[in-house]
Amino acid sequence: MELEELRKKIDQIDARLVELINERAEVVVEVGKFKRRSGSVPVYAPDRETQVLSKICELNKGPLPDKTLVAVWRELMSGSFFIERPLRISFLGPEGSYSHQASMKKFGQSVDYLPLADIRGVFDEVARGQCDFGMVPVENSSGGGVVETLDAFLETRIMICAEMEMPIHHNLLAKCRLEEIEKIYSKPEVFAQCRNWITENHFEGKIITEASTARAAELAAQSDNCAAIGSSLAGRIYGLNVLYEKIEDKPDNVTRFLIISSRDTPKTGDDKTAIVFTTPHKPGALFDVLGVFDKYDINLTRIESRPNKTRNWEYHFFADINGHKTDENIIKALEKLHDRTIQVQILGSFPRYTGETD
Ligand SMILES: C=C(O[C@@H]1C=C(C(=O)O)C=C[C@H]1O)C(=O)O
Repeated sequence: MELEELRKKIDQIDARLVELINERAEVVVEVGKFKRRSGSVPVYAPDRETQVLSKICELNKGPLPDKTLVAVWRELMSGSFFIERPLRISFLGPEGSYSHQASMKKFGQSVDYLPLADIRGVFDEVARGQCDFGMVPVENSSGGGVVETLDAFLETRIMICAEMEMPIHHNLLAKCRLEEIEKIYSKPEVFAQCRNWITENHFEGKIITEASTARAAELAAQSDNCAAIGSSLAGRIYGLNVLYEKIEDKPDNVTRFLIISSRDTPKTGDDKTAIVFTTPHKPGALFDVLGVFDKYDINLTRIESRPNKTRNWEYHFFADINGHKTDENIIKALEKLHDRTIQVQILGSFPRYTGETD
């Protein structure tokens, strides 16, 4: 077939696609009306999102890869938010941070974004209702837990409604040449993830910690002999050159993010529940708690401790368990935990991230 004819065919299909997409949007308008009437279903429904994306991947027979269709449907869903009610998402800024990248990946182009100066601010704006959702990093595959996020959960009543993972590639960004660098700005977690590269290049004495990688890039852009470690997006936004790409120690460096909100998510059948508990200061206290998970056949995917800031050498334990808080074995286990801990709190149930709908 001649090129002209092939393109005509594409034009005809596009016209049908536009019609179909808007037919879908008309139904979303009705969903929006329903949600406003009921008042109990959130505009962003992570359980339904998982269902929609899984179905799209199941239906896809190619030749397009699943990731292309997922990207298209993520933007369609971003448009759905716009139709139902414009959403506002806060993240650890400034613009160009990894949290910004993660937010765009999750919520797309049709929502409002609010960059904030620290992680605690993201929690506070969601708690005050100024933002519908917040995107916060919670752990990195090599750097471990993000303490600001864990501590903020102890000090606010915010829930987790979804989780996601994003590969993180760090770049050395600067206006100057490598030999001219006198200071390198970045976040403590990022320096930890690039430790080998920093040591090999003798930069240990030159590192300065900042609240975010984007703030680091902003500072490097204001100086003739300072560099930053951050995303290539930050480099583009602040006009810095990429002197070195992918300087992280582990090429499969991944950060897990949480989407926080005033409520969590209904059961999908493949969920996780995050809890935090405080054990009494006595031998075997943690062992007792872990025994409960074992008894009820609950898989613990993560456990991490943070100091209890009022009494020395006492700890809060953050745990992620597989299952939803409405599952019978989890209800029973949590009842038992009440007897064996000083306090236990559910931070939220949400769809388990599998990477299948990325
Ligand atoms: C349309 C809805 O609202 C949002 C948009 C969705 C979509 O466009 O498919 C899916 C889930 C929600 O995040 C819904 O809840 O069904």
